[in-house]
Order: sequence, then structure tokens, then C-alpha cells
Amino acid sequence: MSFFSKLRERLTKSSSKIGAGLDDIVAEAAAAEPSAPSAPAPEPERQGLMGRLLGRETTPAEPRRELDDAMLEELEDMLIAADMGTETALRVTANIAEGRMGRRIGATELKQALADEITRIMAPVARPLPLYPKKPQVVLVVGVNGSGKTTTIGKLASQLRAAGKTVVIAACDTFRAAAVEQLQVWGSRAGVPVLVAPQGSDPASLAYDAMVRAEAESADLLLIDTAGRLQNRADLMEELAKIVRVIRKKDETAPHNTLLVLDATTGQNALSQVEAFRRMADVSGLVMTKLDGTARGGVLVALADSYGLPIHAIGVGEQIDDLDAFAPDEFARALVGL
Ligand SMILES: Nc1nc2c(ncn2[C@@H]2O[C@H](COP(=O)(O)OP(=O)(O)OP(=O)(O)O)[C@@H](O)[C@H]2O)c(=O)[nH]1
Repeated sequence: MSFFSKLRERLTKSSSKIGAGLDDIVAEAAAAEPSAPSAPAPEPERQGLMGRLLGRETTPAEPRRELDDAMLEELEDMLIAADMGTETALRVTANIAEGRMGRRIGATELKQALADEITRIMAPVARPLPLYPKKPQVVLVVGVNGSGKTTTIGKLASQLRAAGKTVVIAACDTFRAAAVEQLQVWGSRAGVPVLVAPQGSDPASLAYDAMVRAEAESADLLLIDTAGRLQNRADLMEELAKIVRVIRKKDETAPHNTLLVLDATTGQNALSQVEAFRRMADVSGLVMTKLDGTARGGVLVALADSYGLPIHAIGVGEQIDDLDAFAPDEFARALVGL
């Protein structure tokens, strides 16, 4: 299955929420004003003649509603409820209103206009993980527990391997034995070595060993998994800072990327995670996981609009190939249910 159809199929909760919301905004008000002239079906003469000749029905006219302040307010509320964030929802709505105020518009035009606005916001942040000639390119992966760091590292490692890169993974969340085991499973699926250390040992020392191994093997990339216990922020900050200090002893330009992995199902909470991790680490890009099966995909628009951090990839499932580059136009169309 192509990634786009996967995205469209799996973003159904978000898209049906927003799509149905847009349909309702137009249809309910249109139904409440029976005297309003309904718009003609597109090109009725041509369609009608061909339709009659071929025995086909003509497309019924789409309900339309005059775009006024009340409709804009409903639109705003719906976008806020879809996790797009208040500021982003206000701006998007204002842009949709421009040149359309007082006109009668249908749900399809509204969806298209919203998709265009979302694409415009998302296009500048859609950037795949940059690859550098530097060996090893060190990618530090941060995020709260359960956000999908381990899974993302596994998927990423598999893709990098498929692209002919040599990869080493360091399981630097040494606190959770289950996390280490899980990473080993992903490593073997991806065909990539995973360096581990005894439970509770110093993550920074494992990071150093991993740098030594990656350099010795002339690996293209070193992916470093880290702990994500945000509730213990001071410890976590110190742990991340120490990992960075130690890898810089081997390469003062490392880490070359700091990826923040966010779980889409947390909605607006993802924004406070960006704030928290930006205070702790020099976050260079985002991966948004679990876009499948959530009605909160709108949060990605809020993130792009608020922080402008590159979105390197999105996760739409638990399998190894369920991670792909972020395509704004496809995302926008899938999100609004077009
Ligand atoms: N549906 C879906 N599930 C995902 C996706 N990414 C990860 N998951 C699931 O989310 C759960 C947590 O993922 P992990 O990769 O273990 O998250 P983590 O951040 O490493 O968490 P810890 O190991 O606790 O530090 C697992 O059950 C994954 O299978 C995704 O894109 N879609």
C-alpha cells in the first residue's frame, strides 16, 4: 500500500471529525434557511444530457451557507476542538474568510480552503531528517516514555539500512529493562546492532562506548535512545546534558540531530512537551507518532504554526514500515477528509 493511502486510511478519526464538522457547519444552517436559493448543480446541461443518455443521475447540488461571523465562529470552535490550538484556529479562519465573506459556500470549497491553509502552514516544516557526510552522524532521540521513541528508532534504523547506511543503536534508557529489550527486538528486525548496558548503569558511559564502536566500525549513523521521565525533570536534564558532554569528547559537533518524538494522541499536551524538551535539549526536529487511530491529528498544525520546528517523519502504525516523510499536501487533504 502506498504511504498516502495508508495515511488517508489511518487518519480517519481526525479526518472524519474535521470533515464531518465542516459538513455540519454548512448543512445545519443551510437546512435551517429553507427560503435560501440552493446553488445549481455544476454544469447541469452537459451533465444532464450525458447523464440521461447513459442512465446516470446528476449530482445533487451541495448545500451552501453564507459565510458570516456566526459561521466563522463555528469554524473556529470546531478547529479548536480538533486540537489545532486557539491562535492557529483564529488565523486559519481569518485567512479562509478573506475574499469569501458574504458569499454562499459549500462544504467542499470550505474543505479545500482549509486544506490550502494547512498546507501553507505545514510546507515550511516538512523536511526529512538531514543526512550529513560526517561519520558517525549522531542522532539523539528524546521524548516522554511511551511517546514511541523505541519504535521510531527501529523504523528509522530499518529505513536507513534499506538506503544502504550502516547504523548503530545505543539503548541509553538503562533504567527500564523492558525498554532495552524492546529496542533489541527492533534492532534485530532492522538488522542493526544495539548496544546495551546493565540496568541502572550510567547512560553517558554507554553513549561513549557507542561512539567508540560507531567510529571503529565507520558507521554512518549512531541513534541514541534516551529516558523520558519528565516528572523527574532535573534528573533527566542532567542525564541528557551528561550524554551530550560525553559524546562531545569524541566529536565536539555531536549530536548532529536531536529528535523529539511526540505522541499525537496526547493532543495539546504535545505543545507543552516541546516547551519542556526545548529547555533541556537543543531539539532540531520532530517525529509525530500514532497519527493512526487518533482524532487529534490537528495538533500537528498547531505545532508547525507555533514552533516552526522541522517535522522529519510521522508514524501511522506499529509495523516497521509505518513511518514516512511528512508530506504537507497529502496530510492536509487527509486531515480535512478530502
Ligand atoms: N498505533 C501506533 N502505535 C505506535 C506508533 N508508534 C509507537 N507506537 C506504540 O506505542 C507504544 C509505545 O512505543 P515505544 O516505542 O515503546 O515508546 P517509548 O517512547 O520508547 O517508550 P518507553 O520504552 O516507555 O520509553 C508501543 O506499544 C508502540 O507499538 C504509531 O505510529 N502508531
